[in-house]
Amino acid sequence: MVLRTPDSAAGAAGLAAILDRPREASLAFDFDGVLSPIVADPGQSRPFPGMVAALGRLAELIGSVSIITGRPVEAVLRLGDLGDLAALEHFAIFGLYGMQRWDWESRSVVSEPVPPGVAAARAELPALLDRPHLRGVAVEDKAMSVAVHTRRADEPQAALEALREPLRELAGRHGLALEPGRMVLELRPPGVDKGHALEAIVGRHRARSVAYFGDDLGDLAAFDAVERLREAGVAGLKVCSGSDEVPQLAARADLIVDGPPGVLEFLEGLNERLK
Ligand SMILES: O=P(O)(O)OC[C@H]1O[C@H](O[C@H]2O[C@H](CO)[C@@H](O)[C@H](O)[C@H]2O)[C@H](O)[C@@H](O)[C@@H]1O
Repeated sequence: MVLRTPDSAAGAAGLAAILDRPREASLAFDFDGVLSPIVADPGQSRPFPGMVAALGRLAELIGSVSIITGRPVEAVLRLGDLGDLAALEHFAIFGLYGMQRWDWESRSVVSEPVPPGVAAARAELPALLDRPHLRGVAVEDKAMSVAVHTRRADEPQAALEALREPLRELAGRHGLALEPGRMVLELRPPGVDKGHALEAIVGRHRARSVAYFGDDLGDLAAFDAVERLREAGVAGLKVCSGSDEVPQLAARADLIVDGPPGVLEFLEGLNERLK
């Protein structure tokens, strides 16, 4: 299995540092679009075949392996059938952009309090979405945030655009932020992002190198964090899974791989070099 070289010098230095001292490295992955192929129904997401086993092998070789996701931790554990992985000390899950984390020692989910405003915003959604041109738009209730999905609407992009302003107004009225993603608009508390979660992981493990694998707009904050960490002397690698739907992320990546199959190929190459 060939391990691809990143396109940028900084990315190549990040990968070299991971290979050189794997126990001092932290690797973090987004779930949907990176570990799991994008599907129309979020309830049907499943990791790409072979991905969980590859992550498990990696978690035995690398200082820390984490999933940082916009999903609740429980959803990722269930959809990914990650029970065995979650039992590994070097594996962690940060859910809801860092508002939740899987605590390995107590084998439980630690959550921040449910943000005020979410319940009130959620209650207004049915009336706002009850329009013929929004047929097929679906709400995903994540308890601490609410995601409005347009992928199954008759015209997904048009529905996304039509909803952007009304949802921004709704979020603002309830003290929430509106965060866009792949055919989704999410109402969640301001000030939480994947970058803070990634920096916390690197700090906790005193990592000397880091790699982050993302595919969506919510992953830009994690790419920002990799760049900040580089400035602080931690070697870093930014990998984008797929380049079409979110060109803003692809433009910032050191390496673009071909969706979850490309992520798996990279991980298998890494595992082979590390064993
Ligand atoms: O941070 P992630 O793990 O990537 O989570 C981001 C959002 O992923 C899910 O939505 C996306 O994947 C769905 C299933 O493939 C797809 O139908 C949808 O269009 C995508 O936006 C998830 O449902 C959201 O809750 C996450 O925030």
